Amino acid sequence: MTSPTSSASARRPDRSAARALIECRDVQKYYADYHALRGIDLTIREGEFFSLLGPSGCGKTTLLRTIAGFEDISSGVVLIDGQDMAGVPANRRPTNMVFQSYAIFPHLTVAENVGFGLRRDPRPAAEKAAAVEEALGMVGLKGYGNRASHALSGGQRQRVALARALILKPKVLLLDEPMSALDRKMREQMQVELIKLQRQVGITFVLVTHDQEEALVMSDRIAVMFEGQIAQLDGPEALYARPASRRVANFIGVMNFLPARILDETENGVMVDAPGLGVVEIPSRNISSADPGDEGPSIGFRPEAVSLLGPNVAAQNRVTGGVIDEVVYYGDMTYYDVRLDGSASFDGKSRPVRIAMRNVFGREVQDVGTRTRVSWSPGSLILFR
Ligand SMILES: Nc1ncnc2c1ncn2[C@@H]1O[C@H](COP(=O)(O)OP(=O)(O)OP(=O)(O)O)[C@@H](O)[C@H]1O
Repeated sequence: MTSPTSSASARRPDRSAARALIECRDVQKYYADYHALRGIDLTIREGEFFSLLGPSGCGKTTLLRTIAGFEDISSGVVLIDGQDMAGVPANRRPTNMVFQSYAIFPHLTVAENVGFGLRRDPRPAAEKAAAVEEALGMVGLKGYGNRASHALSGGQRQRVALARALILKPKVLLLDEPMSALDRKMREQMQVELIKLQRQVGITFVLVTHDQEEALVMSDRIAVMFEGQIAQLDGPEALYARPASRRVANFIGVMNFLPARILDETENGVMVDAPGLGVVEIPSRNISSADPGDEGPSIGFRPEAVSLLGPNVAAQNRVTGGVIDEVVYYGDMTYYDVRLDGSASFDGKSRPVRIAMRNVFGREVQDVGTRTRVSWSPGSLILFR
């Protein structure tokens, strides 16, 4: 398992100056008295691969459907390409949606499915057939036009659904969990293909997913949603490295948390005391907010931000001793739960921390009960206060 954000930034074009294509301003949505969207403010830029990420029921599909025009909003404004969408029906919006369930017609051929949206297009049949072939080429189904749709695999069906949406050349493609019915291998393959396709066609993609890895892999920016609100809107690296709250940190990957005592404000940040780590200065950029209900401030760090140090390796960073409590071997990685020395210093409760180590040839996996050294850098710690 690689860190899902590794080296992804280099591939991502900078769209911070691109113009706003979708703008939601204080969007509220009630289903009877259920408050499904609670003041959504966001801007999606032209050409962006944007994801709405959150647990089941957080309102991400509702938000996507309000952009598509399948759902009216209770108050607020949705603008697409500068135009207020109030009262504009779905079929008059410059958007097209690809659904989780593919929704292709089994009794039509692949080409008939893809060309379905062109049925009222006045162009001559030969031109429309060429457009169908072009759309099939985009999704890797060149030459599949005459196949029967019912005989396609799940991945192929999803490609047909994509081609059918793309042939209408929408400004925005809305994707509602389009890969959730595929198996893991197929899903990973489709993710890579979708990224390539999006770059090729340059259309703005808005993806709904509850899968944090999928969002990190694919998106330029991600809005993390909880209970009808956006908790954080950022690029994948920023979301992973500097989650705005403990809740976001817990939703995106694994994070260790230790209780912390704030000792002092300094010029560059805050001095804190954390069990097992001792006194450490947290730089201002690594300070996030606690969630309501958190029991006081805490220090968080990712399992790969700390490492086990071999006995003969000189330390570059700060070093703490500890004892290995649990070992989980994954082939490419090993997870160690380590009880840091002094980890029970606050309240007598010992809290093992999880450390992820890449397995390299020639380095043995350590046993439970082994004393070890743990290397960490203050720059990798986040204070939630
Ligand atoms: N038509 C509806 N009538 C009443 N309540 C609805 C309706 N559609 C959605 N809801 C409720 O609104 C909330 C948000 O639903 P939504 O489908 O947007 O969530 P989601 O984040 O997309 O979740 P999931 O991943 O499970 O689809 C849920 O509590 C859901 O039960």
